[in-house]
Amino acid sequence: MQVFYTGAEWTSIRLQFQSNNSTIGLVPTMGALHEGHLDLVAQCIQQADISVVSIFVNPTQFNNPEDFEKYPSSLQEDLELLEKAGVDYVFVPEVKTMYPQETNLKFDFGPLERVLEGAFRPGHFNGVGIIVSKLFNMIQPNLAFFGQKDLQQVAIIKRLVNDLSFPIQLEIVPTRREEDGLALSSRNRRLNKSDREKALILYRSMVLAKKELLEGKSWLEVQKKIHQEFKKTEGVDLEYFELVEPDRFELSTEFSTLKKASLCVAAYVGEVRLIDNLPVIS
Ligand SMILES: Nc1ncnc2c1ncn2[C@@H]1O[C@H](COP(=O)(O)OP(=O)(O)OP(=O)(O)O)[C@@H](O)[C@H]1O
Ligand SMILES: CC(C)(CO)[C@@H](O)C(=O)[O-]
Ligand code: BAL
Repeated sequence: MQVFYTGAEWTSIRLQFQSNNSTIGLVPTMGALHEGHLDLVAQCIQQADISVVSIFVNPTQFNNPEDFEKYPSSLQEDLELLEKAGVDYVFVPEVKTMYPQETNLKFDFGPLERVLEGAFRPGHFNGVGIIVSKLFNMIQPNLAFFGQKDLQQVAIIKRLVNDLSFPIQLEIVPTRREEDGLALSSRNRRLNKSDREKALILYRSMVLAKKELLEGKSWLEVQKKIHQEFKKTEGVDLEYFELVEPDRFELSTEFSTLKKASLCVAAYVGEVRLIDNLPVIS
């Protein structure tokens, strides 16, 4: 495994295998790696000839400075995990490499970004759009791997690839969960023992809501019940619990009209903001 730090280094590395039509797979991450990331990595190694993982905590996608400062980091362990997994290359750029000067670039993803993460984290998807475009331009992968855990991000990146005609095939990998259902997330490392227990409410509330929707209860009734459950849980603050059509990301008020539907949730558990989603009909 080779670690590289700049686009220029990658350009010269690529020359070695450019002539034999090898396919390049990219897994963009922000580090503090867990088994969920490793699922993306395993799929990348399986599907592409050359695997590249990027580790970069992208400042432009953080709307909350404290969230950025406290974002977990474990580069040495990450590199050991990636080496063991059989990754070929790891890109670990510095901020000045990705942003040699401050950017004023603005993406507008329209209705896709007006709700949920886009509404609660203003500027977040602009930052994601910028960094993912930069990574795509620098690495020029044939395939790129993203997790379903960030469902709205998946819709945004599909749109980005279409709008900018990136010649890249996107592969979406299902969410890896702990045995009790909690979605793996780098931010889980910031949970203390009691908050780790409380965090289960995200998954459990989606499982309950899915069951009730499939039994024929109305969405508004189900949503109200879940809001009440969250209110009863001290130390957990619900930001949203919504039903969406996962391609268009419009909030739904009526379950029975949907052909595809997912539940999406975001909540603060103590100081840590977590998100999750669950397909109801896929
Ligand atoms: N539990 C998971 N299962 C599958 N993929 C995941 C999981 N968690 C994250 N990913 C995916 O890994 C990629 C990198 O995500 P990122 O580095 O932000 O990790 P993260 O665990 O989502 O961190 P956080 O939730 O704290 O933002 C993204 O495409 C993300 O969707
Ligand atoms: C895609 C990504 C690596 C861009 O910084 C990030 O949003 C993430 O980890 O999901
Ligand atoms: N996985 C999403 C990246 C973020 O929370 O900024």
